[in-house]
Amino acid sequence: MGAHPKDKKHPRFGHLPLATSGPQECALTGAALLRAPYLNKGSAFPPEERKEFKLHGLLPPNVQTLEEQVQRAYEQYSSRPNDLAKNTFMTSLKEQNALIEEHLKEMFSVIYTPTEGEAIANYSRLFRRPEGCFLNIEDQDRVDDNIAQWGNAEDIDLIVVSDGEQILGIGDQGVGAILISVAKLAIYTLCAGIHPSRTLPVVLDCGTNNDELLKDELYLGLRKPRVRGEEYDSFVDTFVKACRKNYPKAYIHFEDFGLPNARRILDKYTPKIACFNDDVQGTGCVTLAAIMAAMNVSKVKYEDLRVLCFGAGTAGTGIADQIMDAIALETNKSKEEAGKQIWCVDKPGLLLKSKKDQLTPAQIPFARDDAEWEDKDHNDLVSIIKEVKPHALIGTSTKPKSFTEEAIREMAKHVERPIILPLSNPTKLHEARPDDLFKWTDGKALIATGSPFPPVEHNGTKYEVAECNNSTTFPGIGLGAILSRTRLMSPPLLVAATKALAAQAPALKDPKAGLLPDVTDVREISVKIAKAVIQTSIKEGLNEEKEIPEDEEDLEEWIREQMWDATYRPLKKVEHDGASSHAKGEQGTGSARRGGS
Ligand SMILES: NC(=O)C1=CN([C@@H]2O[C@H](COP(=O)(O)OP(=O)(O)OC[C@H]3O[C@@H](n4cnc5c(N)ncnc54)[C@H](O)[C@@H]3O)[C@@H](O)[C@H]2O)C=CC1
Ligand SMILES: CC(=O)C(=O)O
Ligand SMILES: [Mg+2]
Repeated sequence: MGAHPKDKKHPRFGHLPLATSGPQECALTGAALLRAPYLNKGSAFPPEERKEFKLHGLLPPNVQTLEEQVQRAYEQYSSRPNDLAKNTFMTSLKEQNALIEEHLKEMFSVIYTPTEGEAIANYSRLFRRPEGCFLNIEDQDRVDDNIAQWGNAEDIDLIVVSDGEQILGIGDQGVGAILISVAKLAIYTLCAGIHPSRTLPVVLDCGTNNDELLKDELYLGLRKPRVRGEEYDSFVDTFVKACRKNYPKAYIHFEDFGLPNARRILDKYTPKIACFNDDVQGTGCVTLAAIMAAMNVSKVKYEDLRVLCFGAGTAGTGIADQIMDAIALETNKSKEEAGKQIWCVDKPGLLLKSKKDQLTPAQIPFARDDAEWEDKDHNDLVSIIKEVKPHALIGTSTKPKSFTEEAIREMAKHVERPIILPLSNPTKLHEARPDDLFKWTDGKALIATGSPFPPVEHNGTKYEVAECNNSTTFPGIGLGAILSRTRLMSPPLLVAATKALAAQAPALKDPKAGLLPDVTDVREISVKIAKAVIQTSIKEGLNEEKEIPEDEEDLEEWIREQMWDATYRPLKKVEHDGASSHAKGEQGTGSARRGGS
């Protein structure tokens, strides 16, 4: 593909597979070029390119810079009356990478959680044109062809796929899930410089159990209940096989699958291919990193740490697993022993061994002996807190306001610096609000939240509230996976990523600062995470890319050189190379918010 010069020689590193500076090959002209999101510069086409690519008459005469385009776009963005309108504006605008990079902090919540949730819930009503690859369970025989049309074998590095069953905290959204794949890929590009034209967002439409969607005459997805069982498994398998066959180097990111499937699919494919489940592993890594930073402030040691996970679904058990692994690693305890330092609560209350047949496989390691809880109330959160005296309380329950004043005050009675992480998205589902948590703990709580919150003032002191969202980890992990071409995403790579993130916590230097780095620093954080992933992939013998520098500084430079930036490159005319026959040559993948307007 023209967007990606292969075998580029770099003066220092020689072969740099993914570097993207220098002229960009272009086989399109005229209106077709203006429709190609990765090549279109809109009003920024310089006079010589307007001539060479037959654009005269198709653009107003004044040539603008990217900066001027961004300024215009920002004015238009700012004039939209609310966040959902702003979100919709962004999806219809193709220079948004440069725009968002300049206003990242302000726009993050508009292009991601919470507003993206609203956009997904209204997908079929807001729909204007398709972005990404739509696969449906009734057309399994077409999956391979549908996947194949996005490029040649070398063209795709990263595929984000969702089946839409558990979108953020808003449940089953059917075909609208395409937008979570699109949004996660936009974040890969913004936060880790993954080349937008080398990514593919996918939705696996298996029907929906969302009655409102089924009744909506404008709903765009398959209008039938979710298909489960063998047919579902075969659909997922057909998809994975088509990805492997057509893009053998691509890394697959699973997003927002439902509880019955998320962990099962991850466990099935982890030993075979380079894949990742963001809700299980991304959330686990970022939450463990936040806890590590908080332990540094509160001086709690791994051997003493007690953690209570409220909501033991996909994210909750993913987090519990990461914490269990970290305790085992740091204390030389067995996993089983380490697991005893974690208590999981779900709808029926504390997970107990006697309820084993009602538990998911991921919950079983955390089920407690019933004997420990005889004569004690194991259904009510306050009573459980009273018994367990947790240092850390994590919310992934989707139950808003479930961390009540009574529960938090009870927690603060037993530990000096309660670590409290209400992670349920979107914002309205958070288990508690940071201002309340500070009030109820007299400013002692160490807090991070799933969606962004402004700083909180308490007794004249301003506290930063860190965002504990997998968006801080998955981009760097993906960048490391892609650059090393790791064959597998094995647990040591995730441990390394978590430590790299925890080492960047602002709270290590200033206890009033956030437990995790701010989104505005995430590109450099991604470099550190990617470096740790690459080094560990090499150590584990998993790297298929062999020409990787050993020296730490060189390695960081090697990573940075291969991160994509939202700048315009000169176009070089080539004869038709077949690129425009790919689906994304015409439509874009939706994450390639770069071309001009
Ligand atoms: N901050 C972050 O990075 C992330 C946040 N999340 C958020 O975590 C939440 C859960 O997501 P998933 O784990 O994917 O969903 P899930 O459906 O797999 O898990 C939710 C769990 O909470 C339980 N639950 C529901 N009501 C409860 C109650 N009243 N008391 C106790 N448990 C209750 C459910 O039975 C289920 O086991 C969502 O709001 C999601 O947005 C998920 C992934 C990442
Ligand atoms: C952040 C995320 O992945 C979720 O809420 O599902
Ligand atoms: Mg998710």
